[in-house]
Amino acid sequence: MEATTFVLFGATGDLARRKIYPALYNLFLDHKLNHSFSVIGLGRREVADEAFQAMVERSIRDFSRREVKDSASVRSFLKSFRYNVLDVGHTEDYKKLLQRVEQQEKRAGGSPNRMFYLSVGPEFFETIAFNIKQSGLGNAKGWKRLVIEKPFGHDLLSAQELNQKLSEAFTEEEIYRIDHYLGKPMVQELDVFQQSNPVLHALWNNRYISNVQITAAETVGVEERAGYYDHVGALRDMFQNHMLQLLMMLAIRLPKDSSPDEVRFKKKEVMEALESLDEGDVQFNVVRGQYTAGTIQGKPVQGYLSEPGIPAGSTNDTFIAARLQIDDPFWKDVPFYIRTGKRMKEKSTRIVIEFKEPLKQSSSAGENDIPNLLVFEISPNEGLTLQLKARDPQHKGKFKAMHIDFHTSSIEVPEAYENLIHDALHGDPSFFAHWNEVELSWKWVQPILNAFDKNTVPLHTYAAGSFGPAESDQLLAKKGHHWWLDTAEAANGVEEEENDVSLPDASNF
Ligand SMILES: NC(=O)C1=CN([C@@H]2O[C@H](COP(=O)(O)OP(=O)(O)OC[C@H]3O[C@@H](n4cnc5c(N)ncnc54)[C@H](OP(=O)(O)O)[C@@H]3O)[C@@H](O)[C@H]2O)C=CC1
Ligand SMILES: O=C1O[C@H](COP(=O)(O)O)[C@@H](O)[C@H](O)[C@H]1O
Repeated sequence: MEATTFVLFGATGDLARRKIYPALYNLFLDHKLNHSFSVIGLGRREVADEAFQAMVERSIRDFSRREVKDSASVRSFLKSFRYNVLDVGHTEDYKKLLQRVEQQEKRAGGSPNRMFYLSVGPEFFETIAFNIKQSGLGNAKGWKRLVIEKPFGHDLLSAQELNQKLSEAFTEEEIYRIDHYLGKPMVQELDVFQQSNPVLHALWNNRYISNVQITAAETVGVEERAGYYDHVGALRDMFQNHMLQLLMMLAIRLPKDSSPDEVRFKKKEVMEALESLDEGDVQFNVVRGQYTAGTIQGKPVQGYLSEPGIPAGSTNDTFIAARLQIDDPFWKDVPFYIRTGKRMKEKSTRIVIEFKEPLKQSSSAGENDIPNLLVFEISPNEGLTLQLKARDPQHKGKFKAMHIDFHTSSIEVPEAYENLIHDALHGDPSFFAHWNEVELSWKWVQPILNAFDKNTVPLHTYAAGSFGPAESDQLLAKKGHHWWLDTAEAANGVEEEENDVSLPDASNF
């Protein structure tokens, strides 16, 4: 990587402290940052360079996945950090910033590059992009890139307007839209599993797959984000971006060693093939929910309407489940079920692929209760499980689930932001959301937003600590399907005594 100045808007904020500094620190430890890499943190508060470095140090001590032990390497890491006051609306602050960046670049020599990372509220994105251009900060000797956080728009129209404004200062190739789910290591493996493994490759279609289930369940509630969350809900906060990205990553069929352009092209094709919903059909394909009081991990928790900052009678969605269909030769007639919600029974993001029963017509009653599943555990644990239906030698005529498992330990796994910052620094956009995908996602979601606004879709309640409203189970039951792995028994197979075949490492798979 060439000399780069990492210009961080929102350097004193929550995301920078919890995610960005720890990610940079781990990249530094892994020798993935050039010795001429430097950071200029920005915010309205007056902060001296030393105080800023102390803040970064606290952040890595509190949030790095690796224990921070070696003080010499911490000092060496912190040397690259400087701070400048900047209010996004003050044009003179950008001029001062330009001077500071140029000083830094002079020290680094060569043709330095500039990466502008916007870790600030989305209301500032346009103003910052405009001022970067106006001030001359956009005239880097090397490359320039813009990394932006979600949310990208509030609906289709606002996303299109935002994109138009950003494109006046940066080309599409220079814009890196973060979707942190794309940085999760298991998500980055999905295409590789499918491309490089002849077994999976052969099975990856509607001949063998019955349905796909994508779940992102959270145990947390709205926390301190009522002001933000009550305006977005689960549909905008998780579904339009993270969940549809997971669907794209699972459904794309890529040739081996595809270029970033091919990846993006194929993802766009998936979104284009997604059958659109008419506003009137939303109620038959989408379940919206809101949590009421309940118990999570033995502790009582309050309902959404009692959370601080939530207006009385809010109809905001804290849970969404939907059935989607991809109309292409590989996925036609394979339902993709997606659900995501707050205050659910467990924290878990996973994709479950249920295979068809080849001998269904000759099955005896009850036999079908043990499905053949492939499960991608994405977070918080990383792993892969193949559940196979096998004969139970102890109970003649019965079947049991046999599991082939692979799991990694979280300390070995790079955090999503490490992967994404590394890729942005190296100019690899494969795991960033291209505008085409973002626009097509909003287009797909827009009829649901309209239906919610008009209240034509019932708002179902679900008790905190459950897996969402009963209507979400009915959504699958209509087609004879069932959410798998909702209970410990299901996760362990139908029988308690399962056969586990644990694999020592992924290369054996
Ligand atoms: N926190 C998270 O986990 C996640 C956040 N995001 C997104 O990341 C972005 C940042 O979120 P987060 O860190 O939580 O937000 P915070 O509110 O914690 O931080 C906001 C940052 O913006 C700066 N800021 C605010 N107003 C101005 C201004 N007028 N001029 C210059 N700087 C300003 C603040 O510094 P100062 O007060 O010194 O000006 C602060 O550093 C948002 O877009 C959010 O949606 C996305 C995913 C997860
Ligand atoms: O983007 C968001 O993601 C988090 C969930 O992320 P995860 O990596 O913990 O699965 C969610 O809590 C938050 O509401 C949303 O804005």
